[in-house]
Amino acid sequence: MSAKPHFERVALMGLGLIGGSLGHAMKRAGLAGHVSGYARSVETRARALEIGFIDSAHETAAEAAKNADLVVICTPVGALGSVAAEIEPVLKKGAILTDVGSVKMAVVRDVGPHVPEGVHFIPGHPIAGTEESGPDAGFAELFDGRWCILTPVPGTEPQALEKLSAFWTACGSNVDVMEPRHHDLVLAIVSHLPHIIAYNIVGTASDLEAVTQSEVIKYSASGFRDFTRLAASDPTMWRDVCLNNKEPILEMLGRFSEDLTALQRAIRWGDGDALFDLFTRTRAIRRSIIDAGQDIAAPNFGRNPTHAKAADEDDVQ
Ligand SMILES: NC(=O)C1=CN([C@@H]2O[C@H](COP(=O)(O)OP(=O)(O)OC[C@H]3O[C@@H](n4cnc5c(N)ncnc54)[C@H](O)[C@@H]3O)[C@@H](O)[C@H]2O)C=CC1
Ligand SMILES: O=C(O)C(=O)Cc1ccc(O)cc1
Repeated sequence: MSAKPHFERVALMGLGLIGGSLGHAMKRAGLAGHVSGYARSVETRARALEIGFIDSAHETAAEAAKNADLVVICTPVGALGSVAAEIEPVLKKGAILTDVGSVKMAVVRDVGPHVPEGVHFIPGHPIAGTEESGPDAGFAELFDGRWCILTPVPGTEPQALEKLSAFWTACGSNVDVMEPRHHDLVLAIVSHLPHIIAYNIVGTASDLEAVTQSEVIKYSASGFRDFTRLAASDPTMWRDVCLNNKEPILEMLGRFSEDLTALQRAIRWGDGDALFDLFTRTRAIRRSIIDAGQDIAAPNFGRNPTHAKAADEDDVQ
């Protein structure tokens, strides 16, 4: 177990659910002397200061990143490269530059070219989140007991990796290290596909002519309701995930639709054994998740207990 790290100055680029939760978690554990924050809209900057998860708010990414020992880019994946380009000239030698994006190969591609000599670039991804967004959505406990995956690039200094790992541990996470390409394949099936399926099923239900919108809402059993939670996730974020993890997502969608065709066939031909076997196999997966202590998708999880409010208007593209 490594010692609790301390950074004199941490810069958060993007002050939404993840940036906000990191700010809260850092304050809870006393990990930073000063937390500076950057967001595009004046409303978001003011709200982050008011809530208190940052100490100073800045109009430009470069101002916020100046003199920082740790810079965490917490914007949608499609904006990571432009933020990195903007802060490149001010990044301090010896600083750690990381991100929280849901896709990692694209981060290596887009941020990598903007990393100055002497800056430690280590992409990261907390596997923790909710369908909420904006500065009011963040909360200190978000990362507690959840995994954070770090995907270091070749040549990463072990001390820098150790320090960032200790940072996430102090924020409540368990840390794993993985190759960026493998990360993208694993996340395509466990996170990206479930969101895409949810967007699709809710879209299908809302298009049904024989069933009105009000009936969909009125009779939504918990199965459908669970899909609507995922399908309420931030559109900008998920557009960027789909555009930036195209190949692994298409690979998993291909497998998914083959399996769906087999399921369709079993229903058509009344193959009860095939249906029973599949449903038994999948039930065992659910039980392993519970046994591994990873079942935190309880109805209340994912809601900031104190600041449940609408999404950040700044996010609409
Ligand atoms: N929401 C979730 O459950 C999780 C999200 N992530 C990743 O974390 C990152 C941030 O997601 P959230 O905090 O949920 O989003 P959010 O929408 O709550 O916050 C995003 C922040 O980035 C800013 N931003 C948006 N576009 C920008 C641009 N073009 N230039 C500069 N700033 C911009 C927004 O103003 C906002 O402050 C994303 O890369 C996402 O893939 C990772 C784990 C979980
Ligand atoms: O809200 C949920 O159930 C999630 O799955 C949250 C989530 C969204 C995106 C990520 O990259 C990681 C976690």
